[in-house]
Amino acid sequence: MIKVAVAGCAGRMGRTVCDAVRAANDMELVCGIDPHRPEVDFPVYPTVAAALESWTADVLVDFTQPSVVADNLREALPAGVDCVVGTTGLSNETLQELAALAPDGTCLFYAPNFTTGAVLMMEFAKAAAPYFPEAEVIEFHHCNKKDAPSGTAVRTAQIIAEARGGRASEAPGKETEIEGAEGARGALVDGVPVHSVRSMGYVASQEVIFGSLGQTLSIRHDSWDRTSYMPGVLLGIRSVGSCDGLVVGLENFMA
Ligand SMILES: NC(=O)C1=CN([C@@H]2O[C@H](COP(=O)(O)OP(=O)(O)OC[C@H]3O[C@@H](n4cnc5c(N)ncnc54)[C@H](OP(=O)(O)O)[C@@H]3O)[C@@H](O)[C@H]2O)C=CC1
Ligand SMILES: O=C(O)C1=N[C@H](C(=O)O)C[C@H](O)C1
Repeated sequence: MIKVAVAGCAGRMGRTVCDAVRAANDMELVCGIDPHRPEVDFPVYPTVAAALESWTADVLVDFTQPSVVADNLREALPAGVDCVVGTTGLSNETLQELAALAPDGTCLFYAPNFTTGAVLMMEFAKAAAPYFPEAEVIEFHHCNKKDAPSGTAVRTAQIIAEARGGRASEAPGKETEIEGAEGARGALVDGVPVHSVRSMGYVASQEVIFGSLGQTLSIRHDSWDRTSYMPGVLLGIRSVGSCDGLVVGLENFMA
């Protein structure tokens, strides 16, 4: 049995992860971590440090907030606990610094998106990028999201920029924004314009639009329910035990 602790267990994702772990016949949910005390029949601690004093966990799953995830990992990784992280907002540099805290044989696995559909959307964007001079990303999320742009949008923009070999977009840019409407052309992430929509009604969606002479190509993914992330989260929990150091992206574990 893989012993799992879930940080952020009272949150939207954390609650769904706890249910998925408990339904998996090769996993045991040992405890949750959250400043809130949800009405659940497993122990919940306010901090990772307090949880690890009381429980031995093989894997810590973190779906918390950009402002707290690094501190949680600073407790778990030096203790040799493999970490499966969905919390977005960490830079590549910070992920590398955190992974360096782990002893040999301990893994820090971060996936900006745990759905197979979003991973494929990024793969398709990578394949298309060299053939189109223009690309823009529009992401749509619920209004309680604490970071913009989304982790998926940042990763998608990085992938497009790498696949283009650093070539800049030919579309008119920030210099065309009229006074008082700065930001109209989006935020530039590695030279790719990214637009963040926040509204009731969405869970998480993203569209990548490529443009070329007389044609556009749109690649869109929609998560309609948080259960869409669970097969990927469980795959991460099952995979980290045999990995070492920093692993970024669910594609590393998809067959
Ligand atoms: N990679 C992926 O596929 C996905 C990633 N995400 C990411 O996961 C993160 C969580 O999203 P979501 O579930 O919607 O957020 P929520 O705000 O619903 O849940 C986060 C929970 O973590 C709690 N929390 C705050 N500080 C700590 C701490 N130090 N230790 C433990 N728990 C803490 C929060 O408490 P409080 O409310 O008091 O702050 C809250 O209960 C976000 O970064 C989001 O972008 C979301 C979906 C999919
Ligand atoms: O906050 C969310 O909800 C999501 N966050 C992740 C991100 O920032 O990309 C993954 C997904 O988009 C849902």
